[in-house]
Amino acid sequence: MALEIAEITMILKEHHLLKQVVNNVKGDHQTITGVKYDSRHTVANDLFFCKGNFKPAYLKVAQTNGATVYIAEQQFEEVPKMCGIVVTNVSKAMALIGAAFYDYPQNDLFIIAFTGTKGKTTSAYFTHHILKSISGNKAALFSTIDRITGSKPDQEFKSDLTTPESLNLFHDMREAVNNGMHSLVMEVSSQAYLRNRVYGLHYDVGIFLNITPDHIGRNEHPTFENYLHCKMQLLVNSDVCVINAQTAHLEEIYQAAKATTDPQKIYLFKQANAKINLAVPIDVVYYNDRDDLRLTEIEVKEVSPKAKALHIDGLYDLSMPGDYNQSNATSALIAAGLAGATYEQTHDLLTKIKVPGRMESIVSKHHGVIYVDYAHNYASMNALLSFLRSQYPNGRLIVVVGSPGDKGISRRKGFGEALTAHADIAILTTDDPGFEDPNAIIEVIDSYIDHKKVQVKKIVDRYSAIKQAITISRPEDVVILAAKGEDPYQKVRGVNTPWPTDMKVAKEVLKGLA
Ligand SMILES: CC(=O)N[C@H]1[C@@H](OP(=O)(O)OP(=O)(O)OC[C@H]2O[C@@H](n3ccc(=O)[nH]c3=O)[C@H](O)[C@@H]2O)O[C@H](CO)[C@@H](O)[C@@H]1O[C@H](C)C(=O)N[C@@H](C)C(=O)N[C@H](CCC(=O)O)C(=O)O
Ligand SMILES: Nc1ncnc2c1ncn2[C@@H]1O[C@H](COP(=O)(O)OP(=O)(O)OP(=O)(O)O)[C@@H](O)[C@H]1O
Repeated sequence: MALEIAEITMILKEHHLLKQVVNNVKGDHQTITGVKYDSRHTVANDLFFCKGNFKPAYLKVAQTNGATVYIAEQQFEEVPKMCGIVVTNVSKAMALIGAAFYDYPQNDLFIIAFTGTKGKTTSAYFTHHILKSISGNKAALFSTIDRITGSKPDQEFKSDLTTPESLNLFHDMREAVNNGMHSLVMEVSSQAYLRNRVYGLHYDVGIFLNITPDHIGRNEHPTFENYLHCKMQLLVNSDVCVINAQTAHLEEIYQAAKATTDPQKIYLFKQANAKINLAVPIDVVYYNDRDDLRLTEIEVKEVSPKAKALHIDGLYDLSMPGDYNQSNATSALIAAGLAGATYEQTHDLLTKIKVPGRMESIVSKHHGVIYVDYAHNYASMNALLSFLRSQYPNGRLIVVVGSPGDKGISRRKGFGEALTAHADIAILTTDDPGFEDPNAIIEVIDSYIDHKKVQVKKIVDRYSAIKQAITISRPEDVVILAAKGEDPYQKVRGVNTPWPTDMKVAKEVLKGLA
């Protein structure tokens, strides 16, 4: 893979990003053979992007390692011998040049992209499982949990971000194509749009699941309007749009889809009896008459003429309980239908699939059922607790939860409200405190809990909090270890401090109590 300066500047000019080229002593035919944004990974003949909280010292390191060209929003006098391409927006330039460098791998993949405040990972896992099964293992997955670029074990690895940096994204897409993948299921975070990680990328199918206030604050979105705007960009960049008609802000979201997509290529779905306060044409509905912890069944019905071509009508059993997972599953079935899957191929595929850290449970003899779940904002905590309350009307709901430091500040209030609505006992503890004091975060959550309804305990050490929850629970109770899912670390003052995972701790505690 290689690009000439002339090709790079042409792309940047086309997108009105180029300001000037400096120190171009080797001329327009000079070639770069690698693209990097981290000086620690640079090698000879790399093109280096100066982005984010960048320091000029990094560029010096890149130069020492052999990088010959940089792209930045300003010229750096520190490296007079390097060719500099000065642009108006470096993250946009990085996405466009990344796609070109890896020779536009997106053109060889059928890309299904999910966005939403909640349900992205679950829906992506469902869809990937279907496409993988029906294609003979030719489906890639880029999720919050892991990235799968091929069918061999070494082509599967843990993700660092929900949506990777553009250079990593196009690199991994190229790998997927080279590994023989035909389709890609990916999660697209609003942050990816805010940071231009997917700038210029188009999807075959874009799916909007839902939106509730989250990810607003320092380092994230300045306002809810900006969060919504970023999320809606997925639809603006998709050939076919799928929208959960039960989402908040449906009108704006539907209008965003219509701005660039013919309504014939927009599919809306909802639970059959759900009331929608907007006259939108519904394409697919699902019935959930059988919805409990033993069996979750949905019946999917195509209700519009265009939906009939999906061939997804029928009954499906789901492995993951919770009404929100029925909605997630319906979105996955529509996506799979758009990729060519039919009911005959898919009807028994969702009966076994599990998503790590989502609704995982252990049934204990003396201490009730213990759930580990990634619910970590108001909407997901409320959905999870209300479902579990409906399933265990006689037991107490004992919830262990904390809220992260430095981000998602609104979650603290959200947890307080969801706990007040559904929990019997809340054990407030630590979850990724970052640079904040976990005790102070606990106090904020506590200030939103109604103490007449919920008994609150504050145990800052997460291990002890889990131990306490399981120890006090009786056979009819439910213990919920919320918000960390299968995270193997706690983020403390910039360091990922190893954490055995909630599930491992729960098992260890149970063993000790036996
Ligand atoms: C706010 C944000 O998104 N920041 C991301 C961004 O940071 P940044 O560009 O400022 O990078 P930085 O780490 O400060 O360093 C600046 C630059 O210097 C480079 N560098 C650094 C050190 C060095 O020695 N040499 C060097 O060249 C770095 O590679 C980087 O290019 O680029 C980094 C990778 O280059 C990301 O790791 C980082 O994500 C941070 C860790 C993060 O927490 N992001 C979250 C908010 C996020 O993106 N979340 C969404 C999901 C949200 C959801 O659930 O919906 C996601 O998609 O994951
Ligand atoms: N459609 C949904 N609506 C509300 N809550 C949901 C929905 N789907 C899943 N959840 C809850 O949210 C948690 C996280 O689900 P999932 O990982 O699928 O979402 P996500 O969008 O990928 O989340 P994140 O952006 O935080 O990584 C689950 O453990 C569950 O409690």
